[in-house]
Amino acid sequence: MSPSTLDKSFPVSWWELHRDAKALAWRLMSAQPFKGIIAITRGGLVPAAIIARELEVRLIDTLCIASYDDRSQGDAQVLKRIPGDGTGWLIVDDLVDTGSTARVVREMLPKAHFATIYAKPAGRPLVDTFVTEVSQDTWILFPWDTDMQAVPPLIKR
Ligand SMILES: O=P(O)(O)OC[C@H]1O[C@H](OP(=O)(O)OP(=O)(O)O)[C@H](O)[C@@H]1O
Ligand SMILES: Nc1nc2[nH]cnc2c(=O)[nH]1
Ligand SMILES: [Mg+2]
Repeated sequence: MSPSTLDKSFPVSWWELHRDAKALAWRLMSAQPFKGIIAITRGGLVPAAIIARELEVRLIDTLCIASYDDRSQGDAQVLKRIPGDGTGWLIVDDLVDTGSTARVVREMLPKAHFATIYAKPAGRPLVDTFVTEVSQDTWILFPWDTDMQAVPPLIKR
């Protein structure tokens, strides 16, 4: 979806992110045990830290992939890989949108359990566990990308 058609936004505060990541940890309890967590950088880093704390996982690695420049999607660039097929590992990302990042990850680590906090419909079938579905025409705003700012009142004088 092109950036201009992403007309809705779904802002997530630090508190909401923490709550939703803990909800994901609850859902993952039945898929345990995991050898460790692989965080998909960079968006998966904070969710992975929260889930690692809840599930008492201390072995954490990263799979480094970049595909978006602001809201414009490019080809997924794999900057750092993980050896093996992912058996016994939990992969954590913040969200799936089109699913193209998840597709690359799944190809590299087909045996891992893939979890995200948020999922849009196009990417949803690629994820094993997620918490909240968000519509395809919505841009999710994470707390690490946003700041509080003043807004004008509804009635202007
Ligand atoms: O399902 P897709 O359409 O592939 O989109 C989802 C991916 O996009 C974002 O990463 P991004 O490439 O923006 O890098 P970042 O994690 O460093 O922000 C997000 O963290 C997911 O990894
Ligand atoms: N922050 C953010 N990054 C994304 N990458 C792909 N989709 C999204 C989204 O909705 N929000
Ligand atoms: Mg990412």
